[in-house]
Amino acid sequence: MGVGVEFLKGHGTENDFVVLPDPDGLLDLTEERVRALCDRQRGLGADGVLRVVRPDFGPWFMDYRNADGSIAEMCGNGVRVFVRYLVSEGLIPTGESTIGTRAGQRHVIAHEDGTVTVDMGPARVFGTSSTTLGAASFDGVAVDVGNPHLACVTTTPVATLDLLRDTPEFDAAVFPNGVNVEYVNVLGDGALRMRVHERGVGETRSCGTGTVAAVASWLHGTGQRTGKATVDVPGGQVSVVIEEDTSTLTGPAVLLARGELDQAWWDAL
Ligand SMILES: N[C@H](CCC[C@H](N)C(=O)O)C(=O)O
Repeated sequence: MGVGVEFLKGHGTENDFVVLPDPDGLLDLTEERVRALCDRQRGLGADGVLRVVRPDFGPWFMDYRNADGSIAEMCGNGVRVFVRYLVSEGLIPTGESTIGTRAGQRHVIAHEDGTVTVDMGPARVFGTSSTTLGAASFDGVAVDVGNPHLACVTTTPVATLDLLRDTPEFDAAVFPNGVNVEYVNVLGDGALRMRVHERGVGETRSCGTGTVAAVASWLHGTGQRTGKATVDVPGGQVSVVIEEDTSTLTGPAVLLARGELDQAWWDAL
């Protein structure tokens, strides 16, 4: 590459990210630079940024940032793109490996077909709560997937929700650090449809941790502790398995471009 800042663009079920290789941790990734990178007019456009860091000890680390510049503990779709990048660079092998996140280390499997399976850790149901969206209200299940979720199973067809006009209201006593809100329809046994309003982003076409929360909420409502489901999101489909002490997410990961940010543009931020 030249003298600019190297980047890649990728997505997991159309939840899209700017990937910033930064093995030695030299990039000063400020909130303003994250917001500029994610801006779909003045920047590259993305739901978030994945900075790729090689710690002194431990596996490659995913420094995830939301489009508003905020930091989140975990990003399920982001991990799949992060793994796809590391495999494409020969930094981890196809097959099984481990990566680091703010929510802890995660075991991953990079499959030959381009999909990635991520051990997402436990999907911990920690209560119930409700949310309003415009004039409508929804009851949901609070789920910790490393980051906070309110997953609302509803008979209201999720396609009818206006997530551009309306922003979900939530109980700050239950979610003091904000929350990702999922709206979930049950299509059949083991088949869900979901839309999501993400903390720090807004509506996205998919949310990996959100699909885990959606399946956990569905199982909670049917009195089951374990199970599996496919989840249709606007950006595609993923598969989720909820076990007693962990959960797994499997889905596609695409790297579509590689380039260089103009150094003067970067320095001016
Ligand atoms: N907005 C989320 C982080 C990104 C999660 C999502 N993109 C995923 O794939 O899990 C939060 O603030 O907790």
